[in-house]
Amino acid sequence: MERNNANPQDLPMAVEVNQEGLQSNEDLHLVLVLRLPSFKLPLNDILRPHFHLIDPADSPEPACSFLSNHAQSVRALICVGYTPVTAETLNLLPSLELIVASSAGVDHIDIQECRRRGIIMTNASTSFAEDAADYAVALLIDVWRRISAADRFLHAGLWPVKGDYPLASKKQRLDVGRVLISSCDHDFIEQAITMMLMERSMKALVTILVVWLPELGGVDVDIAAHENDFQGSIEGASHPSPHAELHEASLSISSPRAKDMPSGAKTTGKIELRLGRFVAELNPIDPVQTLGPKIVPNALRDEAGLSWKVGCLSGCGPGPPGLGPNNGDDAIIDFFIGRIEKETKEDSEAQLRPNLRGKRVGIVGLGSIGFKVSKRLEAFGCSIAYNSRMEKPSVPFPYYANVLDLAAHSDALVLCCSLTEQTRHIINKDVMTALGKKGVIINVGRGGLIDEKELVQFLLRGDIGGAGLDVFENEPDVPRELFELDNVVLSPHIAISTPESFEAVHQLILTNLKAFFSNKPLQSVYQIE
Ligand SMILES: O=CC(=O)O
Repeated sequence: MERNNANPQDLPMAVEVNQEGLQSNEDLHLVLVLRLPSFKLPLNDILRPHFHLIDPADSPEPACSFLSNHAQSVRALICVGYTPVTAETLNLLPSLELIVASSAGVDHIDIQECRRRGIIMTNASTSFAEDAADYAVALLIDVWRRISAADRFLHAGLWPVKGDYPLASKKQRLDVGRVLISSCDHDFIEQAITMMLMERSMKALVTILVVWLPELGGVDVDIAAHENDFQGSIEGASHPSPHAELHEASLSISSPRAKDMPSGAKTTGKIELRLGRFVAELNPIDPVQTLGPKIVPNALRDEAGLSWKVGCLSGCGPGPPGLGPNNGDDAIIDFFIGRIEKETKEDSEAQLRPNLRGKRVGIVGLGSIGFKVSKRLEAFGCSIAYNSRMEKPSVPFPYYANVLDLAAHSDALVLCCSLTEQTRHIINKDVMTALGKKGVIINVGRGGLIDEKELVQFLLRGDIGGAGLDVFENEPDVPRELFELDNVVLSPHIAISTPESFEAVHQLILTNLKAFFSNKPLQSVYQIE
């Protein structure tokens, strides 16, 4: 390919001023720098002696008009960090032949448009692999051993006040939300539970919502605590309670009326209750007449991300005449206390964190980063398996052709693959379910690899064991619900941010640009599929 120097008359005046004593701009090849204003790397100092850099972010002119006015002859572009390169931008660059990406992932660049235009692309390739692998392992150890949570405990000055961390962490106060589907005497139940908790020296904040299904076709809401927080009106309630005018409940329930419902049938409705800033989502419930107390695992969460444990009891209490068993309030209290004791015990056991030896780690994407992760974790005594587009014959670890099977055979998944149309939301509800309640997810790839909304729900419900996340779907926005969870370690996309990684990628960019303008082979060409 013939590669001409830029036409001097196309060069913008004084966008990047060359250092004194160096060649004048007109003798240097023109290179466009595309970067978000927040990305300021020392890259320019390294490149400026060799190229005439133009950078719209340094110009008062709007980017589009800058590109139309000054970049028509640009043949090479450096894409800094995750700056989007869209088809619209490429349209403004008719002479473009090369994009040099400073990142390893290139999902922010319209790859198909590049292919259509015959534009070559290079990326950071292996420059970041060591640092990204170190960071993935660090996140995994942190989630498993709760290092950041322990650090927060000390930073908050809690050790001398509350005693040793494992016995005095926040989890010692169990926040319990309970939803009763019943006509039982909730005041009595709340008092009884509180007394029994005190007897057992358990600190628990018990909130009881009572949802009474007087005749199963109607839904009534009453409440035993925080009544003043509960405002609005009940939609769809056929039997408003005495406090109905204080309540806000968004109820949608598609259960047939009791008289039309065959015995043993299940309602399919989904109920969402809003209590002040708390939201309870209830799974479909069983009708009163079919069951004794039954827990439906659920989550009640507040805006600050505090996770509540909610049980949904159905079919307890005397119930309306003629309907269902009369289990009595004692049964309910026993049931509650049993659950609370169990959860408290589980929580304090959860303070003793597992080590890494013998754990099964599934690596999603066994490229340069994934492979380095595997080597590091082998040294910790973990057993490794992997999923990637194709099995790698030279690799000794078990290969799983799909992530669901890998998850079912792993204690943790470490995501190291790139984000493509094929890998978007590769970690979905089914994969998280297969990974299980103790399973951990580490992501140093891209946020879009995980269905983030689902992940948040799984974490809030305790349906997976934890997560270590360096990347998010909508950076820099991170779901607030995650902030309070001790089993989640959050990091602002910095796994690769070390001086060593940056130096390596700067040298790679310099080498590639020099090679391009002297018709030599490029390094780290990204294969567009
Ligand atoms: O996330 C880092 C990269 O893709 O370079």
